[in-house]
Amino acid sequence: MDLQRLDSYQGGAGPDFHEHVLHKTILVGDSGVGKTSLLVQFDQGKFVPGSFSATVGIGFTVMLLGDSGVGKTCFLIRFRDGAFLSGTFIATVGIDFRNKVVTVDGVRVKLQIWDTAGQERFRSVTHAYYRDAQALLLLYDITNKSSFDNIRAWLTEIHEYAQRDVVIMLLGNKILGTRYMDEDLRWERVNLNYRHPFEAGHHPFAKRSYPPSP
Ligand SMILES: Nc1nc2c(ncn2[C@@H]2O[C@H](COP(=O)(O)OP(=O)(O)OP(=O)(O)O)[C@@H](O)[C@H]2O)c(=O)[nH]1
Repeated sequence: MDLQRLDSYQGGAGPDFHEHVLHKTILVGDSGVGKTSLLVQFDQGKFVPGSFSATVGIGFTVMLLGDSGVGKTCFLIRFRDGAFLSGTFIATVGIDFRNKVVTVDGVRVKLQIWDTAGQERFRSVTHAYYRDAQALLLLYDITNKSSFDNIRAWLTEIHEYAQRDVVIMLLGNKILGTRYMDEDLRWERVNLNYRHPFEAGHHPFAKRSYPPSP
């Protein structure tokens, strides 16, 4: 089967972006007919032969949010493929998604992870997806104060568009990016961030960065 990718669907923000490419498509059919293979072919542009593994039944949708450039796409690639996406920064267009199966307490769980564009101009598109998410990872860049200051605005949007019981995790990214900073300034900034109410226990909090220290 010949599948045409929509170039504007993934990466490379440009004037050709149209909201109509963001419609949802659901693959249905008997187990083994080739739904997953079709999706992989669409995503990677090639047929991946190999052992058939039935798609897991339990699934959750997780959404990555935060200002443009805080590292959402890099975080996702790292989580899914274990690789750090270095080099030129290509802003996400609208929304993109990837799947990952994880095992929790012996149960295989499929995570569908939505990577959203941080740029303001895509907000009206991404808002439509908030309600489907069971968990939100809200990222900021620990080397960029405004990305942290904007967390309040992100929370306002979350409260407006997401489910009431959605799980929110605040995640300070690029810890290693602070290497060039003076040590005192660096820790002052980290402590400043830790005094945010998130730390009071209302929400889980995590720090994350890569690549690993040399
Ligand atoms: N030093 C350092 N750089 C990082 C890290 N994560 C991402 N970057 C860099 O930050 C830039 C932006 O990363 P992206 O993952 O594309 O940012 P994004 O949040 O997805 O941006 P949008 O798609 O516009 O919302 C890239 O140049 C990355 O290489 C990190 O943990 N440490």
